[in-house]
Amino acid sequence: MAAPSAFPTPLVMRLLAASVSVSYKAGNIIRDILKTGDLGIIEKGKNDLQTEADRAAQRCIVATLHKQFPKVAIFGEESLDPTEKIPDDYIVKDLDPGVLSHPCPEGYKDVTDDQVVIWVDPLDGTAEFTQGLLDHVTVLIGVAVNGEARGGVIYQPYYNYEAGPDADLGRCIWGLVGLGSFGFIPGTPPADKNLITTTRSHSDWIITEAVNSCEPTDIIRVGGAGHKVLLLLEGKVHAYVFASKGCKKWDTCAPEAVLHAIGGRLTDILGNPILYHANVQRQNAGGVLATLQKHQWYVDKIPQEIKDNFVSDKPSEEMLEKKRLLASMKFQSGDAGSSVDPPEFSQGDYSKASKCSDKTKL
Ligand SMILES: Nc1ncnc2c1ncn2[C@@H]1O[C@H](COP(=O)(O)O)[C@@H](OP(=O)(O)O)[C@H]1O
Ligand SMILES: [Mg+2]
Ligand SMILES: [Mg+2]
Ligand SMILES: [Mg+2]
Repeated sequence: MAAPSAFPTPLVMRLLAASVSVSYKAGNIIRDILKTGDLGIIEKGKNDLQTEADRAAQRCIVATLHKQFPKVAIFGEESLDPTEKIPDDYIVKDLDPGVLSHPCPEGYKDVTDDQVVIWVDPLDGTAEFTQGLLDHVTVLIGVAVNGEARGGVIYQPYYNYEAGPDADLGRCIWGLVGLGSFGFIPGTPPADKNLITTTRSHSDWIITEAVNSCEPTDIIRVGGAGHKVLLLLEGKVHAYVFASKGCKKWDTCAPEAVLHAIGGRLTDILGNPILYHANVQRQNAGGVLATLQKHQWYVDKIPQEIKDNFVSDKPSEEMLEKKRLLASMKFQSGDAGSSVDPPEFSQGDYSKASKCSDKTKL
């Protein structure tokens, strides 16, 4: 037996390794349920469906991560009965060796349980799943550190499904800001076009107005926040524009981290960061805007009359305290030019941030 390492694997790397491993299992569960032909569809609200695949995949992911990381806060999209018996084989014990083969970036080595929140979307693109648009479906597991999206897993259970009945299905994409993103081939979108992706099943006139104001040459309407960010990662679109409060933290945490890890950005449509601390509002009430390049150009293109309908996330007291502390250190050192804002304040201006109101039930 190998001697135990003097340097235990940091929490963030173990969390990502466990998330990658459990995403494969969640993908198997989703495929098995579709094969039964009985999706057990429930209507949670207007244009908002849940299937047995959403429920079962969440049970598997949340039970696994809770078992391995009992002190870490985990929020899943679906409201489920916490006393329900979870099948033993839903608890995945593996830590993906591919993730563990990477060195942990310096900034994450001392991260503790209380600094982390996991956001789980067990099946993103449910509407499209029920309509047979299977490649729109992803499993999303996001790792937020100090309120920022840092690590993410996007598992696409039906990747390759058009290759025929014997095709090997599924792929796992994961990333960590500061380390990089893995599991796909990055692409660059055509320079002579402006391809914009947005919702296909939750559209309204404001969403369409916002897209049109960004001067698209083509509009690609597909399902799932995860799937739309995959289009960005692979260079199939230039921007994902969603001027709606419909997406939640579990829709954007993992995709944001994977995109950010290769230099892209995902913010609200005001250009302010989306926050992921435990008591943040669940809704992305500022909408969603994601790009690989020219982020500010898209922010500027969206008219103020549209922006006025949206509100950015409010930072937590801890974030504000950290900012105050840094500001006072800057003042005491007398060197106004050398201090760098902490990462959670690096992407936007919080002076316009709205009051936090959490009306969304978990
Ligand atoms: N108006 C709305 N009401 C409820 N959910 C919405 C919504 N708009 C977007 N969403 C959710 O945001 C995700 C991406 O939406 P879209 O595919 O329309 O771009 C989907 O996640 P889920 O499929 O996990 O529920 C979808 O349900
Ligand atoms: Mg979703
Ligand atoms: Mg979902
Ligand atoms: Mg849903």
